[in-house]
Amino acid sequence: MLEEIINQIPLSLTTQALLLGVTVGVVTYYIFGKKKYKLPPGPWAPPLLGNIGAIMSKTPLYKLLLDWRKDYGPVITVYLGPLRCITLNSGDVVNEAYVKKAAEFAGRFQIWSMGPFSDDYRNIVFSDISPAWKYLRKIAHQGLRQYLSGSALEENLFETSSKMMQKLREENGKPIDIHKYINLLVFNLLNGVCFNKSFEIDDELFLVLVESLNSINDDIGKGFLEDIIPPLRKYPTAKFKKIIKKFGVIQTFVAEEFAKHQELYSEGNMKDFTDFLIHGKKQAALEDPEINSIVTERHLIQAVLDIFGAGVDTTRQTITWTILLLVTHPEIQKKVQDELDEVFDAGQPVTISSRERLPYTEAVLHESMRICPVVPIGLPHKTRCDVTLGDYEIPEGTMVMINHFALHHDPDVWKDPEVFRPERFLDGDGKLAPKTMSWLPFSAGRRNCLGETIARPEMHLMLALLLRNFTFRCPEGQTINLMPSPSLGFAPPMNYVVAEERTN
Ligand code: HEM
Repeated sequence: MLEEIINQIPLSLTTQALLLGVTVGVVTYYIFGKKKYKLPPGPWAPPLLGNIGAIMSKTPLYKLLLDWRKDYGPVITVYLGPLRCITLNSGDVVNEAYVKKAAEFAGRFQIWSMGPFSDDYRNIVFSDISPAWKYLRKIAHQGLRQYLSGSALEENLFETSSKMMQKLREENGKPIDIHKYINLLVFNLLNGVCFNKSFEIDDELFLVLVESLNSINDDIGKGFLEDIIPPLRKYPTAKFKKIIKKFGVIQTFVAEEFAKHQELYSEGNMKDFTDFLIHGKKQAALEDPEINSIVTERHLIQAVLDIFGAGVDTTRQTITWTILLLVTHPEIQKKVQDELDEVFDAGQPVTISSRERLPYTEAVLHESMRICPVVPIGLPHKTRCDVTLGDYEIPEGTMVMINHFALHHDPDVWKDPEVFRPERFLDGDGKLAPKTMSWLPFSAGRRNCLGETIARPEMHLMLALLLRNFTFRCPEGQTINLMPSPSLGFAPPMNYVVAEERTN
């Protein structure tokens, strides 16, 4: 039949033979040669456009997926334009993929738009598995432990929080924009860790940096058309250009601080995380020529930017959500304060070593992160080889993402998932119950959050400090809005609250 059709076309015999050969070859490849995968199911997606219509609808993707789970099960394939993405929507499937098959699922899918934000993927967050990533992750972890845990965390936080609390006291019970104060606290804490310095609340540079971070995170959260329509990369959208400009402000700030640190570096007087990275590079120059040649100063600057990019927004949004949830649940706020008052004597400062004696305070943070996961959909992983997941087959190079929101709102695991109930994290003795895979705000496996072991005590101490000194309530005649800002993220909306000083 194919031969007959080709014979109708007036071509030379050689061309006809060639055409016949190529056509038969292509058809044979598609029928027998191209490997067929048993992919996870998902909603119908037209070629190229994929599920972009549904994704751009009013309902956020993390909620759509939770709904689609009823039809397709916990592993769902969606198409972000032409990009195939496997989403994981239950603790069990995340456990199989990211924990049991950690090596296979640990790649980072490098989204095009993230290249300019990471000096071509030279950072930790967007780098694929590589010797430079491995080194940066190790040294950044050591540096964070040195400057943001134990007594270093306490010292740093007491210094930054005293500024912030003084400002709160000056407001004297007036309604305040709570975001502004939490920003000051978290930004200054990480600024102290990275550069051993802190800002005043009305410092011009601080305001510009916070405004830039806000607008970058908001727009990155909404995604970029350039990622799904490749021709746009040559002629980027105004939104993309605007964000690159904002990012330039933060990059310049970090690069200038880094240069100052290099100039003033002294081995006997290492003051912060940046000194620690510079020291590591000097050690590598002496002891490990291979790492020294792979890891450049550009990588180190990106590692510092990672701390601001991955550490500031996540922490400040989690603390803000927790305060808002406590304002709307004053009886739970009172229980936290009672626990704090029982553990600490009058006038005694809160300490990180008392964390284990404050299980209810910890449970409140867990419940806040469960109900309001500030990373509702995780960063994209990439399969490093063909791999199975349950009965499904996933090709090498496929994008894979956790839907943290679906895990945290799984009705099979959590009774009344929409209800704020910290007790669900406590056992019969009032102690913190063992962790479940359905509570996973920091992800799991080889790419889990580098800052988890730092962020959890950090946020615990911040919350304890705030609630020991203040009671937060809703301003008279107003209500608290708990609808997350509309983006792919889960940012707390703008709210005013009153901070009343406690006497203890
Ligand atoms: C509430 C606080 C935080 C939450 C909920 C959070 C959540 C996450 C999540 C979901 C990921 C993606 C993991 C994956 O790809 O599977 C991640 C990655 C990461 N986080 Fe966090 N994070 C928090 C705080 C921090 C802090 C304070 C730091 C540093 C100071 C930090 C540094 C990082 C880095 C560097 C990565 C990339 C790890 C890699 O790709 O190897 N995070 N985080």
